[in-house]
Amino acid sequence: MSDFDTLAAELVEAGRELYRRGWVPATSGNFSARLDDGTIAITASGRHKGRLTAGDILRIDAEGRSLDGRRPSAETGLHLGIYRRFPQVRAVLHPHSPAAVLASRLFKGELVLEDHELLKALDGIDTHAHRLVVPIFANDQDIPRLARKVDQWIERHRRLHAYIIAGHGFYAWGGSVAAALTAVEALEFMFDCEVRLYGVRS
Ligand SMILES: CSC[C@@H](O)[C@@H](O)C(=O)COP(=O)(O)O
Ligand SMILES: [Zn+2]
Repeated sequence: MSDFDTLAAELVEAGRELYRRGWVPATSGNFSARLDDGTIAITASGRHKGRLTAGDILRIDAEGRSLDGRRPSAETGLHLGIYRRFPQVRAVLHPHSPAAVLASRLFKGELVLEDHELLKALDGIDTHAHRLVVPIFANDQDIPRLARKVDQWIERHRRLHAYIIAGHGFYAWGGSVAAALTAVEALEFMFDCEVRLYGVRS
């Protein structure tokens, strides 16, 4: 199998797993992986992400141009923004998960995750004592404008592990599709804990 075929198969499988967990309902979500040559395998727009086939993954260049004429995810610009900033990132996943959406209803501007052992599931974090700031951006149908906001946040803070889009979902990534899946699972767990804690306290 070529690199592309291998990564396409991993993205298809990721979609099944995320759908099984209830995190990409009703055609929501999008996934991508970067190849060695800098091109990107990404989900086609509008597909049901729990029922993808290899034919639903297409190839784009680093500027987001489709290399086979098909239409990539409407949110391609958000994937490209992460690849541009972080050379070590090889996969970006975007679930529409309940805890991320609920967290964005309860917390404004950012969600701080600290004293969670699962922080260590994220690339580059090796202690529960890490203080992870997950920014929460307002939802926006103008993806280039939203991508600019994310980029400005990275410019200001110099690092970013994930971000939430209010009322929408979140973006997470990693050095492989497997690492990005682990990040999604860990983050959703921590978002869920914070949402429940908020409920207990109020
Ligand atoms: C079901 S609407 C969800 C979309 O608007 C979008 O947010 C999304 O995640 C999927 O868009 P897509 O173009 O299929 O990648
Ligand atoms: Zn989305």
